Amino acid sequence: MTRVQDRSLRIAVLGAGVVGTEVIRSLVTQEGDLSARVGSGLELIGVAVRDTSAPRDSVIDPALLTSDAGSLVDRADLVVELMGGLEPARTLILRAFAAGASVVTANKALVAAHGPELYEAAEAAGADLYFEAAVAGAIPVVRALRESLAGDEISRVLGIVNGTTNYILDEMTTAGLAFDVALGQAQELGYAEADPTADVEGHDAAAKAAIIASLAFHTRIPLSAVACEGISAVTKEDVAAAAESGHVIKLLAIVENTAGGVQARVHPALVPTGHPLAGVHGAFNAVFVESESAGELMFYGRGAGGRPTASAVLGDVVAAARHRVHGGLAPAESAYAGLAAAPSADALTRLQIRLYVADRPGVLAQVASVVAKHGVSIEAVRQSDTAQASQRDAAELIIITHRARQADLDATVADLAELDSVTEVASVLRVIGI
Ligand SMILES: NC(=O)C1=CN([C@@H]2O[C@H](COP(=O)(O)OP(=O)(O)OC[C@H]3O[C@@H](n4cnc5c(N)ncnc54)[C@H](O)[C@@H]3O)[C@@H](O)[C@H]2O)C=CC1
Ligand SMILES: N[C@@H](CC=O)C(=O)O
Ligand code: NA
Repeated sequence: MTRVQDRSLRIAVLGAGVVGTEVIRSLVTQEGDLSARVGSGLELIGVAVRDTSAPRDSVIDPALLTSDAGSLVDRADLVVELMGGLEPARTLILRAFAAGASVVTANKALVAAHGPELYEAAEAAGADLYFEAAVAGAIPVVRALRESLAGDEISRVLGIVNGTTNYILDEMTTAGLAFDVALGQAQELGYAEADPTADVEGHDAAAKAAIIASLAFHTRIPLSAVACEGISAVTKEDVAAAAESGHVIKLLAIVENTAGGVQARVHPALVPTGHPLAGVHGAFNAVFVESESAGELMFYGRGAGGRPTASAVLGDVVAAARHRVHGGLAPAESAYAGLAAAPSADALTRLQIRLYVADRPGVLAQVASVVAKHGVSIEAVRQSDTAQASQRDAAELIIITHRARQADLDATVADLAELDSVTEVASVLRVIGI
């Protein structure tokens, strides 16, 4: 790594969207403080954009704009990648390392898909790779897992790590907003990914889960090992049924070190209203860490939005810049444990199964016997007289199971759907306890 002592540190920003603009604002307006914290001048040498003539926030000096990201990278000591997407972000970051620069990125999709390659390139260059903003926005959870908890044994991490979906579910629950309206608002507020499918279908949370699991368990956990279900199937009837039983619906990321290997999954779940995660509103995120010595830790804060995310990016910029000036390196990849990824079929969970059934005697007994056949036991069952049920000339049955293997629960649901008395399996959602 080239140490910089006699001149300002040259910073290149790639991408001037929601996050990039706020990072540039801080670099410009807080230049004095940031330089003092680093112990060196910081010079923003350029901003790579797609279209240099597009209108932009006045904090961005038009003279800094370039559409030639590659040449900009070649001149930098520190590259801040805020374009998103896999390419050209990956190639530009590898080019930065090849030129000896350090890299700060907020790109969870890229880190989850190509983390090992990026770590290797950083190590070969003797440069830093930082990505605090990639997981849970402003919340310093990457640093906590990578550094603060490096001496502990983490057993489980559970959290709300996608601001957009939390915002949508919260608006559906508290304001009765329609899904699409809430999504539109999340986009307006700068929470959503460029393609919001990544948020809604759980892919963004799955990338974060893969990063969290890799850091927590010192093991490479690829994105393909994360079982992923989004919130597009969650209806207002599900929200109402959840409320009736004292729950709210949240999109959760859960990673656990089990006897069978690392379980990593993302799915919507019913959370009891008394659970701390139930009180996480809007685009806020929360991450619970359970570890051997520290016990339970909870991290809470803004998981999305330009300014909060810029805070995490700037923290990484200062850390990487300090290394340039005073020496030192970010932690390298830690994957020595090499744990296996456990099949999602073996995950232990509880389900809420919402069924429309024929309103006649004996149906409940039939349903109960199918559930019992798979070794699953029922914790609670209730009949709900909703308008949807009477429109269908059916009864709505809501079953909550005890904990069972995912595979047995899936088989139970498949068999229930086959019963003559079951007209529709309206929804299947996991349930977590207090
Ligand atoms: N918005 C948020 O709340 C958060 C975003 N992130 C991550 O930060 C990154 C940036 O996100 P946003 O600022 O929200 O996205 P954005 O879509 O607002 O900004 C990205 C910018 O990069 C530009 N860009 C894309 N490809 C380019 C290329 N080849 N050359 C030059 N410019 C290019 C786009 O034109 C756009 O202006 C993404 O990786 C995202 O996942 C992370 C945490 C929170
Ligand atoms: N789209 C993401 C942005 C932050 O990572 C989200 O909604 O959480
Ligand atoms: Na973070």
